[in-house]
Amino acid sequence: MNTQLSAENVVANQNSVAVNGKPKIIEIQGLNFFYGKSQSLHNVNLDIHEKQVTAFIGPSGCGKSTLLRTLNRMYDLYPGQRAEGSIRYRGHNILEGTQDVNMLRAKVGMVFQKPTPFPMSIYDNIAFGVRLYEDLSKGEMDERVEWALKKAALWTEVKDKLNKSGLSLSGGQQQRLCIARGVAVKPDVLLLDEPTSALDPISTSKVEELISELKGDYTIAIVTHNMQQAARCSDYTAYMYLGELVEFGETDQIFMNPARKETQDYITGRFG
Ligand SMILES: Nc1ncnc2c1ncn2[C@@H]1O[C@H](COP(=O)(O)OP(=O)(O)OP(=O)(O)O)[C@@H](O)[C@H]1O
Repeated sequence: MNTQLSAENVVANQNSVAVNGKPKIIEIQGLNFFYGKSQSLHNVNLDIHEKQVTAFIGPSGCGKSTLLRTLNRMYDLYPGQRAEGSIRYRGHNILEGTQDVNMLRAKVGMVFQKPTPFPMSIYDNIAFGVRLYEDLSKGEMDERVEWALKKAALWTEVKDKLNKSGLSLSGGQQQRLCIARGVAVKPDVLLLDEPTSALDPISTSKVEELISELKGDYTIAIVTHNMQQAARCSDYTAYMYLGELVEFGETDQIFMNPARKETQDYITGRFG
């Protein structure tokens, strides 16, 4: 990425803070990412604002998921993958070796593209993660499970079958169960990696409504291939290409008045 582009991003970020007054919760600076010797992110600079939805868009292979996976160090689970630079989460650089990654993943939760319920009951799908971090009584756990399922707009559909397997639910319900599971540990940030790409249109719109509701309590970063979804759901949009951040700004500006021709070409379907 050239320096001029980075400087534009910085200006865009500063302006956006002034416009809606939401503080930065994650500050990414000079981020490079490597799969072995192959570099997949190049000098990414970007801020994520608290209790806002930030969407990552761009053609296949541009590095959206890679970037998302750096935010809770999910890549650490795989040998040979490494990040350089700085990702400050609430002021602390999470890329430092001293970072407690389990605690980080409790604070920065992730929901994947394919719904991945655990092979256990609906109730235990929620309770499992909570038990890792908190010692709740049965009554408190019941309340937490109900609370999380309500947050994920799934409670009315499952309240009479909490002991049934999570795998017995439809794809859309399974994805909302995974969102409930993510919410149940009361994270600060939720990372959603193409959360609706395996869902039908009705389930997709339910998950999109849910995203709008959840941002009252959580900061959300979402990777999506669907530009209408980014336009509908997000406050900020980052357009990436070949591992670089091409443009970042408020979603209305990115979609209605992008600063760069590459962004314009992508969002109007002339490219990608
Ligand atoms: N496990 C891996 N090992 C090696 N290279 C990888 C691995 N995962 C991703 N890459 C490479 O990193 C680059 C970015 O991939 P990434 O999955 O982040 O892109 P993406 O924008 O999320 O793509 P898509 O929209 O297709 O999911 C690509 O060139 C990809 O081939």
